[in-house]
Amino acid sequence: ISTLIISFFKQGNIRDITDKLIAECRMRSQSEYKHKALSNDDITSIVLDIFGAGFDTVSKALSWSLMYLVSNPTIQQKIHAELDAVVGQNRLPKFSDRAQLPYMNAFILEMLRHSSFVPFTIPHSTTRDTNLYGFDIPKGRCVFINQWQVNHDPDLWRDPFIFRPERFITTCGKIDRNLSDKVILFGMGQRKCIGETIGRLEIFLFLAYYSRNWISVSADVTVDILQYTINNEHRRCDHFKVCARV
Ligand code: HEM
Repeated sequence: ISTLIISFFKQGNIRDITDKLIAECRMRSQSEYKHKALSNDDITSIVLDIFGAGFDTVSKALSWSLMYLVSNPTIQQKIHAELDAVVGQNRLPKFSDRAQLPYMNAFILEMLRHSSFVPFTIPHSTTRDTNLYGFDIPKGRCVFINQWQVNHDPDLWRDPFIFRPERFITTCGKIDRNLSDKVILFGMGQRKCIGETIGRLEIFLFLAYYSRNWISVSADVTVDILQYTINNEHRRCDHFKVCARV
């Protein structure tokens, strides 16, 4: 992989994060910051980390989204109606449409909350004795957030096991920021996900493009979130069909 990554690099043609890292390190290795330059092996590890952390999560989010679309035809219709009104059929959706598509945003928030497909954050370790809300935690103790519990806490959410995007929409038709901030799926604090913004953007763009053009259909699918697999994938949908909308 290292050889491939380095051989694809062409000076002056920065196409992605791999090229940018290599270019930056080559520049540094010839400057006074030589000691801070990453080796080719470091670059390979970083790129693999980003691919690993960014690929599986986003593809799982899209897979869960399709599952919720296919199992909730009324919700799917509302997404189509909103897209037709805001984007129409004469152009493709853009990132800047996001603010005008509250129902689509609510659907994504509810998909993240209800599926909670990253149930726990990466385990971390306390660097000193500390106290959290009255609980003593000694130095060196493994700590992580149970995101699934937060996202299904009956004190925070009414009917937490029901999939209802409308819960995030205020009476004025806007996203309820107070409630949407309570959805935890990217971790919290200093080590929270560095790819949250791009991850949310990818999910939005995929769903907007997809839903503008396609309808997902299936016979009799219901999502039972207690039927997770160990990888937090939904159960297999055997009769998934996609039909063009026009
Ligand atoms: C829906 C999509 C995603 C979800 C739900 C998600 C979730 C998470 C979670 C829960 C963590 C652990 C945070 C912690 O330990 O406190 C994490 C870490 C991380 N994520 Fe994401 N992620 C997503 C997309 C991405 C993308 C697209 C990238 C890269 C482009 C990415 C890169 C990373 C990296 C590098 C870390 C480790 C950060 C560190 O240890 O400091 N993630 N992510």
